[in-house]
Amino acid sequence: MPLTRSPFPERDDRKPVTVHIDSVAKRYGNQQVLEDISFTVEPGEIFVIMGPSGSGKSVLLRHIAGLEIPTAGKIDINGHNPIDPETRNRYALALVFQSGALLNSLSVYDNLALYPLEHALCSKKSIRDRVMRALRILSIEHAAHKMPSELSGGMRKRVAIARALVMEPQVLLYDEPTSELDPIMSATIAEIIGTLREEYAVTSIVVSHDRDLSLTIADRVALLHHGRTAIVAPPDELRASTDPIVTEFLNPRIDVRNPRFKSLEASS
Ligand SMILES: Nc1ncnc2c1ncn2[C@@H]1O[C@H](COP(=O)(O)OP(=O)(O)OP(=O)(O)O)[C@@H](O)[C@H]1O
Repeated sequence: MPLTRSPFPERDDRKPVTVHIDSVAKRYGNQQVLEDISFTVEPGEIFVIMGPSGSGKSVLLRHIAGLEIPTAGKIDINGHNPIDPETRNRYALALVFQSGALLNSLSVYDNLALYPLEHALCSKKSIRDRVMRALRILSIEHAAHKMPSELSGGMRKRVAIARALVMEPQVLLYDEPTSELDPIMSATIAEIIGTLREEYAVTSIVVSHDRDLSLTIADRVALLHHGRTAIVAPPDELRASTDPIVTEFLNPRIDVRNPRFKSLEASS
């Protein structure tokens, strides 16, 4: 995919962003969903949160995005609380939703321009430049005037990432970026995530149960198991681990989307 060197030259002086998760716990009613989660995501890192269905991945991501308050512990982004809208604005923290979350009544272009226009983030010309730049980076300029209903699943994901890029993010949070995509489109999305990190030093946190994708793109992985971190390590360490939780999770015969996390063998 051809790319220009920097889509946001005016942000080249921006500070690297570190995300600290410190002893975070979350309880909904009687259900303890997260327990004692701690790790640090380094600037420019691609950090993947993996785990079986129901292990708490999306809940953790929502906390990092500042959409939820932990029951205990804290999260900070360069020392600032993500709950504070000022933090989210300062680092243009962007969450790429699993569904794409596009407004069906607006064209792709208008979906991308909506937030910066509504919040008068910059001039109309500058917004147009940002939108066109983001579309170009994702190689989807040709779709600018299409409606979301006309897009394939892979295109919707790209539009969702482009919409986040319009905000010139320093932290990008992806919730299942390759769910429901075929292997070729998944590889394209993986390449895009890697390119954004390589070229623009975005700190990326990716929630995924796609083991192949995760181990390919991640600098480090946190494997969640029943709301706790079973391991935080680079992919090679994960593969070499003898911890039964890790080996079972990496076993290709295990269906990690099954909430009961049963092996295919046992359930067939
Ligand atoms: N707002 C909420 N209120 C109550 N319980 C919730 C809420 N959000 C999530 N949960 C529960 O928290 C647990 C973890 O959910 P979460 O969506 O984080 O799992 P996940 O690991 O992302 O799973 P999946 O891979 O299936 O998306 C689940 O049991 C879910 O029902």
